[in-house]
Amino acid sequence: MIRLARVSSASFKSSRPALVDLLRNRIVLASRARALSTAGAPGSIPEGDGIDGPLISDKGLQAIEATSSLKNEPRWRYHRGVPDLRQELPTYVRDLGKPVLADPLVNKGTAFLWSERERFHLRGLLPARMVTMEEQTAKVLEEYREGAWDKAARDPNDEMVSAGLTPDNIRKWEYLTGIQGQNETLYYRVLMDNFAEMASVVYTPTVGWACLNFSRMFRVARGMYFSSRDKGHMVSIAYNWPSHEVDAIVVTDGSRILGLGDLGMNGMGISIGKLDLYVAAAGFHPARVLPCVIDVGTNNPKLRKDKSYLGLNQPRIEGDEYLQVVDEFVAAVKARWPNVLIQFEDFRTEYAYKLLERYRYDHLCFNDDIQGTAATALAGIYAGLAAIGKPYSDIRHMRFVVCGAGSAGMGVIQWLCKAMEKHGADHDEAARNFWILDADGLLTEARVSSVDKLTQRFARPAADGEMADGAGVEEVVTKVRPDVLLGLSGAGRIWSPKTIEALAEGTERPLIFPMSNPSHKSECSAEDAAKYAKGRGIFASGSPFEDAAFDGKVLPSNQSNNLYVFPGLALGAKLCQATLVTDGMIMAASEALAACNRPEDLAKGRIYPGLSDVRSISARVAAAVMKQAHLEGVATRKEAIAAIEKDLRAFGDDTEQDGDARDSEEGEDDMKTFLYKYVLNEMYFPVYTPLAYVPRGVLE
Ligand SMILES: NC(=O)C1=CN([C@@H]2O[C@H](COP(=O)(O)OP(=O)(O)OC[C@H]3O[C@@H](n4cnc5c(N)ncnc54)[C@H](O)[C@@H]3O)[C@@H](O)[C@H]2O)C=CC1
Ligand SMILES: CC(=O)C(=O)O
Ligand SMILES: [Mg+2]
Repeated sequence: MIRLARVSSASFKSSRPALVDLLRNRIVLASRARALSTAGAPGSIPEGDGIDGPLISDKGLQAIEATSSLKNEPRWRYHRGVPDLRQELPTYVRDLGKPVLADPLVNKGTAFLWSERERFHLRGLLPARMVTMEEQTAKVLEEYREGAWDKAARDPNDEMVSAGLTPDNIRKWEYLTGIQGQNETLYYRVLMDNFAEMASVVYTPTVGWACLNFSRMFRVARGMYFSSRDKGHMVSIAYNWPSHEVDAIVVTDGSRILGLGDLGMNGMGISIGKLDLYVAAAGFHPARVLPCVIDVGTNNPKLRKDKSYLGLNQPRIEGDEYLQVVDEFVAAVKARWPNVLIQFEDFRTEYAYKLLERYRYDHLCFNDDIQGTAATALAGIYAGLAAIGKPYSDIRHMRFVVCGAGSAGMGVIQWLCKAMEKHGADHDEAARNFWILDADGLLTEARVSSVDKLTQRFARPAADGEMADGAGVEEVVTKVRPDVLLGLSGAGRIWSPKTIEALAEGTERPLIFPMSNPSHKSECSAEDAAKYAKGRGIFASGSPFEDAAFDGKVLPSNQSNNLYVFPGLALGAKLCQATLVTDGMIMAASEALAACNRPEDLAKGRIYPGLSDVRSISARVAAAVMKQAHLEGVATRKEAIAAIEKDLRAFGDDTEQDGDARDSEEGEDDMKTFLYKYVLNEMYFPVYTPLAYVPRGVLE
């Protein structure tokens, strides 16, 4: 261990000017940091990393003083055994920020001290926790000797592995991530061209495993890590990001990652995964998207005990203090990138709505779990209606049993109500089409005061159809005979064979939507849905399942996941530089998505379009979103407005009408609309471009 000492003024005077500068810088920084930590930013600099004094030992100082000329010093020296005087000599670093992390000869990864992070503009570019080289070494050896990840990927006690996630998926995730770290053009090209095959690796379910193991697998830092320790500094930290141009941010606080609960800082994996889809599925430029996490601690006891966890080891901060941190984050990124679009991802329900209401009327943002999921589910219901030969307007007569009253469940329910109202149902009539179950079973007026205002409207009368408050899903389905059974509970296989049988007894073509993620949190499997609904159900799950079969007939497994909406919604909003994301734009996204289906696919029970041409889906969604943004007066980018108006003159604004799935020929025509082509043309396409050397200071 190096013994740290304050530099005496005598030794200062005796050193040469360059050296004095070097040391003075450190001292200035150290005293500034001390001043900050006593001036309203408590805890922003953790103790014990040497910041209290210049990071130089007596021996080191003597060694530097003995150096005849810094100018003539070779940049790289041989550091021999311990304790060698020369070990104390600094390695010269000629960059600041990300290039320091990208230089394997100077990078220390998570072992950078806070003082170094400050000096080299690295704050925000690494997870909050500092580790020692000994800890890093132990991790390397564990992997080297035992193949730790591979072991984890085969661990029968791992919740995802035991539920069927294969080591092969994890191997593929790791391999692709390696390519991403080296060559993003190649990575996105491969992903884009093979999206249908790879979505389950870079996204759900494998991304869930990647989040669970994010700290353990951490190698190359991507994106920005803000933490509650950065209070008072976030705007400066935002300037540590190397690009002046960021179009979109996906941010999570890690509090509810998929259906896996509080994963703290490890939630960064979901921000990265979602933005991979921005690039591959919607043509955002990879250099212009920024994954972020706001680390406010974690209440997950397993993570708090995990030595490899790289987030803050503290309970989550809550209430006003929490909201101030998120406010500061939003203000910081908006200060640096005023036009940026922010996608809120996987915030737990308690804050998801609060934050959305806080920002949605002033900032270009949306909550994917509330709004993206809602738009996706409605599109599936519309397509389901079309598949059984009914018009969209029949939605107002459909009966829904929904398991899950969190941000996702309530977002979907409200949205379906909105669609019912659009088709003529009044407000109360629409609410009566829903039977909501949460962890305590059927919600009735008996416990209306214990749920939030949004949910209260849907509480059933106290003695509803002889069902008591808290009735289970099997009983509710048996008594209600719904048309649709929807799951957004994150609770796993809660729909028993009897529940599905009861559903199928009540309706000829039930819609079965177990939308929870990842796969093992799905309320039922495709196989069980096929078997117990006797092949009559239309199935759509949040994470992908293989197609099922019944009586020799293939039953498609659709994927009802917000991946169908958020890339196109964000792209549309961004291309026309909308000032806000309005409900109208989200409704336009729903309808455009529903209209992507072709009648021949609907006839087979395929109610979401195939993902092999995902860019075409995103372009259609984006075009509809842009039109709506313009009609509502929130689009501001002149070039995009000109394209929208040209399109409106040629095709009008009735893009997707009641029950009209796209038929093949009409679909082809529609695809040739000016706006659709405009959107496609604006997308980033991963190809190798010619490269030109531009010296520093030129073109900046
Ligand atoms: N397919 C998709 O595109 C999306 C799926 N989701 C999934 O939805 C799930 C829920 O997300 P949030 O609403 O944010 O979570 P949440 O934790 O806020 O809500 C879960 C809800 O389910 C209820 N619940 C728990 N156990 C239940 C049971 N046995 N029966 C009925 N209800 C039960 C809870 O009381 C709560 O109301 C997650 O698994 C998530 O992955 C979320 C967003 C998009
Ligand atoms: C898909 C998604 O956003 C979720 O499960 O949270
Ligand atoms: Mg989500």
